[in-house]
Amino acid sequence: MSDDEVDHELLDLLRKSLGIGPADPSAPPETKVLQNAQYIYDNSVDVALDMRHTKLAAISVLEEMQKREYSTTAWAKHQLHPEAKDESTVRFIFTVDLLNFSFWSEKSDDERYAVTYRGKKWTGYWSLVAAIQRALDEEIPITDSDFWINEEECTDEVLRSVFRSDTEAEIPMFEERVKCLREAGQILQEEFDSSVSTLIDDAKNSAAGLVNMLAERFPCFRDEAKFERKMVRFLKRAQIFVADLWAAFEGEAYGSFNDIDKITMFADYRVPQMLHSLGVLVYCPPLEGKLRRFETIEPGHSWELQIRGCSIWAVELLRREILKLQPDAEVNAILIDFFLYDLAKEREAAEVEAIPHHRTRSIWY
Ligand SMILES: Nc1nc2c(c(CN[C@H]3C=C[C@H](O)[C@@H]3O)cn2[C@@H]2O[C@H](COP(=O)(O)O)[C@@H](O)[C@H]2O)c(=O)[nH]1
Repeated sequence: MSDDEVDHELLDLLRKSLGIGPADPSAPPETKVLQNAQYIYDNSVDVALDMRHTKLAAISVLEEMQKREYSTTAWAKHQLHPEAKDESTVRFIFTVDLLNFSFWSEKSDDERYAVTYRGKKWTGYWSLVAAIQRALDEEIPITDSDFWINEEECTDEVLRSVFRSDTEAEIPMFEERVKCLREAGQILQEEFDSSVSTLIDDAKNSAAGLVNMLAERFPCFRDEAKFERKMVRFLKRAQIFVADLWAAFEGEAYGSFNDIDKITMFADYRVPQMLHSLGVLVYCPPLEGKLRRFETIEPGHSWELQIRGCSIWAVELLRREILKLQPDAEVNAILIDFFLYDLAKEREAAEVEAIPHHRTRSIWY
């Protein structure tokens, strides 16, 4: 059997094990994330959704999104996001979403990992974006994938400097982040001419196709787990990469996808917290107690998977309720998700009371 035949054989086995089914080249690509989320919701006993609060939330979310004229343009308006509509932003987004995970800290706000940039101290997701912007200002080609595999230039010391903190705490999972960069740089060089835009072109304007390609070719994007004996896919960073491209390029050029509405909510640790604040997501008392005691939940634990899967399904139900209120609303799971994340951060900054988000340490989100 030739290498190519072996690859197809392996890919078919992988597809069958993921329940994606044989590759029918004519069928449009599907990620199975939403289907898997519904399976998790249907089989969850520790996390539930409250339909009354979902209907109420639909009214308030729609009203606030319309008031803010919330759209893809909000993405580039964030102070630290790049505004250029060119390949440098494609590389920027890929770099960010390769590393867009696990910023939460057991330390106090003053001691946690932080990056000061443009006169402001950034934490969480924004600390990552600030670190990358700072590196680019310092002429370090941190968004160039060939740099990631150049062991002479891109040493661990250089990367420690890129992600240096304004506090004693270093960025969480530093070693895992270095591994993601090196692995992705290798795969991009071997399979995509060291070019993220080649990777995007290969997906032929399919959002689901691009998500599936990332999951198949890059182990560090393969965000899946076993729930009740079934493999389920969340693909959070693969999906948010596609969504960030779509938003940054406002649905044009590198952000032009013919099936963008197949992208679901991104199963992270911040939006479930917001869904709980809205009364949409409900936790059983033992789980709620664990969260309120700031105890960690192991990756792959049923509680973690129920929180992630039910959150994806909750945003889908929220989306449906919003469209019942206003059938022509320019709203999809991506924009609802982005809005809920930004709202959660605004409420956190305003010290509005909220249940602590769940604490799972992993590279998936
Ligand atoms: N579901 C969802 N998860 C998101 C984001 C973002 C930022 N997206 C920007 C782009 C457009 C939006 O308007 C945002 O401005 C980060 N995260 C995740 O949250 C966690 C970080 O939380 P904290 O430590 O509090 O910053 C971590 O898992 C990270 O991967 C999002 O949008 N949706």
